[in-house]
Amino acid sequence: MGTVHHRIGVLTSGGDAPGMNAAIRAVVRSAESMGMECIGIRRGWNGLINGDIVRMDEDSVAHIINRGGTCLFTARSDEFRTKEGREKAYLTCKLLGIDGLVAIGGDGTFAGCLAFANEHDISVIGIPATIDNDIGCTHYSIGYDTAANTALDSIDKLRDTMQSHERCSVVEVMGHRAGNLALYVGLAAGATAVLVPEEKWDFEKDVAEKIRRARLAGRTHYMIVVAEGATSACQVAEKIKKSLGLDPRVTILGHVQRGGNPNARDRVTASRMGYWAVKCLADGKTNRVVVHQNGEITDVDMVEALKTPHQLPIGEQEVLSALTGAKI
Ligand SMILES: Nc1ncnc2c1ncn2[C@@H]1O[C@H](COP(=O)(O)OP(=O)(O)O)[C@@H](O)[C@H]1O
Ligand SMILES: O=P(O)(O)OC[C@H]1O[C@](O)(COP(=O)(O)O)[C@@H](O)[C@@H]1O
Ligand SMILES: [Mg+2]
Repeated sequence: MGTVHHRIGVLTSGGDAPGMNAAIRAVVRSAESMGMECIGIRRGWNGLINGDIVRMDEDSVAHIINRGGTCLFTARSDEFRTKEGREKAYLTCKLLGIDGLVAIGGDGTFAGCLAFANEHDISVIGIPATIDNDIGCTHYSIGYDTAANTALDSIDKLRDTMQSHERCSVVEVMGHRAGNLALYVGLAAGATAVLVPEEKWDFEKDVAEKIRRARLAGRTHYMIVVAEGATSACQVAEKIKKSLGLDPRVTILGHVQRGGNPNARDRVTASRMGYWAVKCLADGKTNRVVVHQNGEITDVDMVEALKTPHQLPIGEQEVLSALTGAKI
């Protein structure tokens, strides 16, 4: 049996994602129900370094389950990457009597957890939240479904006007290193072609020929979905213009994809993961990441979790390539 925790901290770090508030709420309320006090740490790891904290209780997390963003703010902290920064952060924990932490964020946030727990006497549990859904150890990260639906809603609107004008649209969705969102949204939108950062692509084969096939099959409007890390949407549009003589319009969806009220899936996943994270601490566990695997919430070793490579879902890829490359 590990440490019995009386006071734990909760923070959000890295890019925000819809559902982070629901996860904070679940952590705070689960902690109370398990006899622990929960302190909110604001502005990610910087908050731990600077003692930027807020006391939280059942009431302070009322009316946030439905809200996008994070009430604790989020940040990226270069100082926490240094041993000195983490020493300062530990002094805050000592001062406040915090001996367990729940960190809500992506793989970078978990790497921060590990570095901290390897150097100091503190238990750490990670909750995956990123609209990129690029954390290898979990099938699902909080925020993905809401972001995908936000992007899809915009693409549907674009399709209306592209259809009226018989145009080609090149739309850029988020994902600097991961194409999961682009692939998923592209499949749902019935895209003509999708470009992702994980795979080499060839303009002729992966864009031009797909537009030609769509035209030959009777289509007069085309939707090209590009993940931001794959290439620049403007460059793709330029090439389409030069090579096919079309006059494409470019739309960069950007940070709107990270905002908005979390949908039911994200609220429920966040609530389940928040509860599970506190249960891990109550059970004396440390260095664990809460994950969603085959429909179940469980936890895995953080070192192993960080070693698990991120992969594009093969099934979605296969279907997309069948549907966009179909013979006319
Ligand atoms: N190897 C590391 N050691 C210590 N802290 C880290 C490490 N990697 C990331 N972090 C901390 O975690 C923060 C969030 O990581 P980042 O990669 O920006 O976002 P995400 O958690 O969404 O992947 C970083 O700004 C940094 O403070
Ligand atoms: O907030 P910033 O710095 O503009 O970051 C943009 C990046 O954050 C994301 O939205 C999420 O990435 P992380 O989860 O790794 O933070 C990416 O899709 C995007 O490329
Ligand atoms: Mg990341």
